[in-house]
Amino acid sequence: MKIFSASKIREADETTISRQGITTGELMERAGTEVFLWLKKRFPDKETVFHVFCGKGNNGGDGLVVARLLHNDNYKVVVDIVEGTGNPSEDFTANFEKLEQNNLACNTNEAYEYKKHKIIFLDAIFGIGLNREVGAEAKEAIQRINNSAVKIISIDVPSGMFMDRKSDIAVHSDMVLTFQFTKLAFYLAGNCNFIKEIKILDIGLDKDFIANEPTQFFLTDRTEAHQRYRPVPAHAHKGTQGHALIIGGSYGKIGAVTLSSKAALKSGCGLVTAYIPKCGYTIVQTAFPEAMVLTGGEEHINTIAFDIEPKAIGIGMGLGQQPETQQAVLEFLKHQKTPMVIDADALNILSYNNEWLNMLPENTILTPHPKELERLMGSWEDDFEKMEKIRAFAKEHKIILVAKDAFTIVACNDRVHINSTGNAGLATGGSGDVLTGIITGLLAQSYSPADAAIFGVYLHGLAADIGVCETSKQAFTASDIINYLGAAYLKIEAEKAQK
Ligand SMILES: NC(=O)C1=CN([C@@H]2O[C@H](COP(=O)(O)OP(=O)(O)OC[C@H]3O[C@@H](n4cnc5c(N)ncnc54)[C@H](OP(=O)(O)O)[C@@H]3O)[C@@H](O)[C@H]2O)[C@@H](O)CC1
Ligand SMILES: Nc1ncnc2c1ncn2[C@@H]1O[C@H](COP(=O)(O)OP(=O)(O)O)[C@@H](O)[C@H]1O
Ligand SMILES: [K+]
Repeated sequence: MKIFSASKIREADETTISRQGITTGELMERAGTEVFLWLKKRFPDKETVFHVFCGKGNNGGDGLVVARLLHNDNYKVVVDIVEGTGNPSEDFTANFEKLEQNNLACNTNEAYEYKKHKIIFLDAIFGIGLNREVGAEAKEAIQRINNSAVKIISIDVPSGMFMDRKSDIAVHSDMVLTFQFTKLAFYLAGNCNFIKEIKILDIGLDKDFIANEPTQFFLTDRTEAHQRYRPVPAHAHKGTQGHALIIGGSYGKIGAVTLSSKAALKSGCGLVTAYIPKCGYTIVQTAFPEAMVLTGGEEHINTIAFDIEPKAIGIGMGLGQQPETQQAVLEFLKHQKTPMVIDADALNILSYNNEWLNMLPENTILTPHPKELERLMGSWEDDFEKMEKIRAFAKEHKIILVAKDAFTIVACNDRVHINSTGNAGLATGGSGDVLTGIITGLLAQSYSPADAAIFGVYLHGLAADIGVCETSKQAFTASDIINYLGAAYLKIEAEKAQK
């Protein structure tokens, strides 16, 4: 799904208004109606009290439409217009007048019975139009909302959240009902406390505009994943499904390479060879009989040489950073032409030898976690700068950068893809090793590097989303990601069949 900036969203509005021959007020009515219908379905109990907090811009206008529709549908509605939220917009004013005509008064300070489970706070103070720091009065309203113990639903965006810079204070939403497009700011690490869940409401913006307008930001949702997924051909055999080579491991860290190798095989490739130091030989052969094993070095890898011809290579998991290993890795990378995923210690070795980055074959995939990312490209001031640096780094070195996080970012070909799957169950040792294995396995199956990275990250998160429902987040382990890969593939198959 495309992600547009606030100014592009305004353009989408204008195009829709002109092509569909409607007014801005009619578009607002449509947006408010979608919110109303969603609320009515989710909260059918007419004893539910909706307390709506409105600013005076168009986000507040949406809030007023929703308030009126709920009121006319016999819900109990309380409306507060928050001062210090700018000059009233035309459509806000029009809807404010309609509210009066419908006998719904605002700012009545009316005490209502506090029944925790029946009160919903609707946050419509600011939307995508926030253009300066929040002033005292709006801040007070935001704090009041946040200090309540009730369910908070934001219209379009959590009020106070900037779309293009760091936000200090914003509503902590349980649910954001956002219009037509998701927003980039929703996925940034610094905003993680402001949103629990996102629901995108279709408000019928112009389809041609959405299809044709370029953007550099995408959400890897179901549709994007399905487009990249490649089923196993009926006449496949192990030779056509690709051979993955996983290089890593050192004394005490053979598990990392075992996990990676298993994940590569379970992602669907035909053959897997693990290249490890000798101390891991029995471990890998026993724990993972499907793998072939090659060795170099005793307790750590000191040379990388083999006479097989893998279709893809994953390197770095549990590798260690002994001087001999560092030398072996650099020598190895110098001569590589095979599609490759570079992770963990191989990334650290590269970050001490930055000039080597330019020697990597084009579209090599790098999979740093936040600390490794910082070692590679330096630190950042905030998430927006981080995003720009990631994009510039991938472009400069002609690589694919998989910046792992709660919402992992894949930067390639000057585009940024934000993943939508995964959960905190993945915050467990070894889950990154599994990801590298999956992406290497997909590369071996002839996925393009961009598709392998984007789809691999999605698949990894999906396996975790399915898995934690059965294991809990606490008890979920990296091995469970591998165990649930099959369920993730089956889910994708089933979804595709439904369409
Ligand atoms: N396609 C769609 O998505 C559709 C979107 N729609 C809705 O429109 C929303 C965008 O509306 P918007 O442009 O009026 O801006 P909004 O978010 O209400 O806030 C800006 C207002 O607050 C003010 N203001 C700003 N910063 C401030 C501050 N720090 N402190 C105080 N005031 C501040 C600013 O006033 P000013 O700068 O003029 O003083 C302005 O009046 C969008 O999120 C969605 O809900 C639907 O109705 C239709 C379809
Ligand atoms: N809270 C979270 N939500 C979603 N994904 C997460 C979360 N925490 C971690 N992950 C994912 O788990 C993986 C962790 O990778 P990494 O830190 O390299 O682990 P390890 O080094 O232990 O293998 C990444 O793919 C990351 O995106
Ligand atoms: K809002």
